[in-house]
Amino acid sequence: MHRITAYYQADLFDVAATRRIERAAAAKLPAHALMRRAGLAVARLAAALHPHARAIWIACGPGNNGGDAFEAAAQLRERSFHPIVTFAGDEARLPDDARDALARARAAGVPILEDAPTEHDLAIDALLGLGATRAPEGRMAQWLTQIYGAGKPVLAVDLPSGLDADTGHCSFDFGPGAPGQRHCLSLLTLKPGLFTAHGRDAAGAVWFDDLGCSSDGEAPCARLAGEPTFRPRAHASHKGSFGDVAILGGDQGMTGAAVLAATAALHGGAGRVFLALLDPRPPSLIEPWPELMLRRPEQLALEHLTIVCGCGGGDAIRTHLARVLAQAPRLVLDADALNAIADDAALGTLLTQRSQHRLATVMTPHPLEAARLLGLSTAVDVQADRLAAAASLARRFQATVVLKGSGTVVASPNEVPTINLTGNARLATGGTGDVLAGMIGAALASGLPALQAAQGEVWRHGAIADAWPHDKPLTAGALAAT
Ligand SMILES: NC(=O)C1=CN([C@@H]2O[C@H](COP(=O)(O)OP(=O)(O)OC[C@H]3O[C@@H](n4cnc5c(N)ncnc54)[C@H](O)[C@@H]3O)[C@@H](O)[C@H]2O)[C@@H](O)CC1
Ligand SMILES: [K+]
Repeated sequence: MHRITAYYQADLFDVAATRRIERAAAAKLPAHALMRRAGLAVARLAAALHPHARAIWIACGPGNNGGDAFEAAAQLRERSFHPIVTFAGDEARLPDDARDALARARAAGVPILEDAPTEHDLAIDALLGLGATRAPEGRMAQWLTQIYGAGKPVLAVDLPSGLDADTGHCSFDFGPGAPGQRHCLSLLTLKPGLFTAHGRDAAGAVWFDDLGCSSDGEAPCARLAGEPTFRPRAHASHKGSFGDVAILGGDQGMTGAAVLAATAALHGGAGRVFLALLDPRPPSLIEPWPELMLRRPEQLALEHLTIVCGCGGGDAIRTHLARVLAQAPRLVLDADALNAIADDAALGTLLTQRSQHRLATVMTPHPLEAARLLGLSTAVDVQADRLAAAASLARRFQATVVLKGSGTVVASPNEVPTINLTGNARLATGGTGDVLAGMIGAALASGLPALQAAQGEVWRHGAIADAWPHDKPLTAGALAAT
């Protein structure tokens, strides 16, 4: 068993694959062995996290998720803890493994109650796991509200109950937890829903136990990207070694966005950074950065540059896009460039054709921009299945796609999508997306392929925020200059 961190690379499996892995594993083991391993893992983690917990409330549901926790209750009792089980199910309809585990809990002297305890030090949420098919209601919903709303520590078995394992979509509003308060032990496989959309908030810290079973032979539906490889710089370098980036954006009133992307590209290591503002009379925003070189948009030698296009671009970006899409060898498309492409099928075709000419493209939409590009009405439609949305965009435009948000997804045609684990809510502030676009531009300019540049810079962007001192405000400007 180990805790999953942002540094960790791992395969993620959807519900269908997890079920197949479970069947294959169970077929090779004695009856009830898997559930006993699962229950033991839950008990050990609960005991390790909360060695002094006196009242441990274990809320068990009608399926094998509840079964895992009956077994955990028996194991905790044997370790001299005093677990109390409440059961929201029908004993006569329990699956075999769970019925066996319930009998073991009873034999160990664990009280099985109808009503939630009035107080608890730790709650173990085992109401629903992979088998959740609808929103929790009635007693189940009431217990979940008590478990996640009490401000007390929670350990979720396999999944927070009601969280969709494949998508991270929630049928129950868990709200955010305090740091360190929520833990989730994922069993047998790691599931993508724990790491994107609402999964991060609902699950808190994720732990993994493979129960001694192998997932070989099953294809992952996604991966945790983990820490990117460090790119050493040769001592014999010069400014031409790291490529030229040009930022094309910054219409009237939005020049700051382009300046943020430009300073991020500069600090990201680009050899030279050109700033081509769309605003014909820009305010003197760039004085603090004498390294930036101002150009008119039409002066840019597009065919020799890495272009970061769209930050603060407004409508003015549209007139430049056809030329950029046709000529830029390496291109990051952000914000208004994406909105313009969503509105104009001809631009969409030019974008799709880039891959045939071996021109590298990274698109960095947030969920609403992704929805517009996919012809969906709202960001909610994208958030309902972020992995599918990112993969669909990558396929449609034959480009690398960075779908921003909690658990940023990076997808490329014919590649398993990755989910990034760095970053936190402090990044939800204006301009951080412009910074990311500039950082990816610098990585592309240094010669990295689109997918590697996107995965690496998404990780670094979040890692900077994670390491940011708590007593210092995190602004996009400060992020860009790091
Ligand atoms: N069988 C085994 O030996 C193992 C089981 N495992 C555990 O088993 C879980 C999957 O078990 P199940 O397939 O039984 O699924 P669940 O335990 O998630 O529950 C399925 C049951 O809940 C009902 N249900 C679904 N949504 C509901 C709702 N909103 N309100 C009320 N009832 C609802 C279903 O009708 C079904 O009876 C995993 O998440 C994991 O915790 C794993 O530990 C691996 C080993
Ligand atoms: K659960």
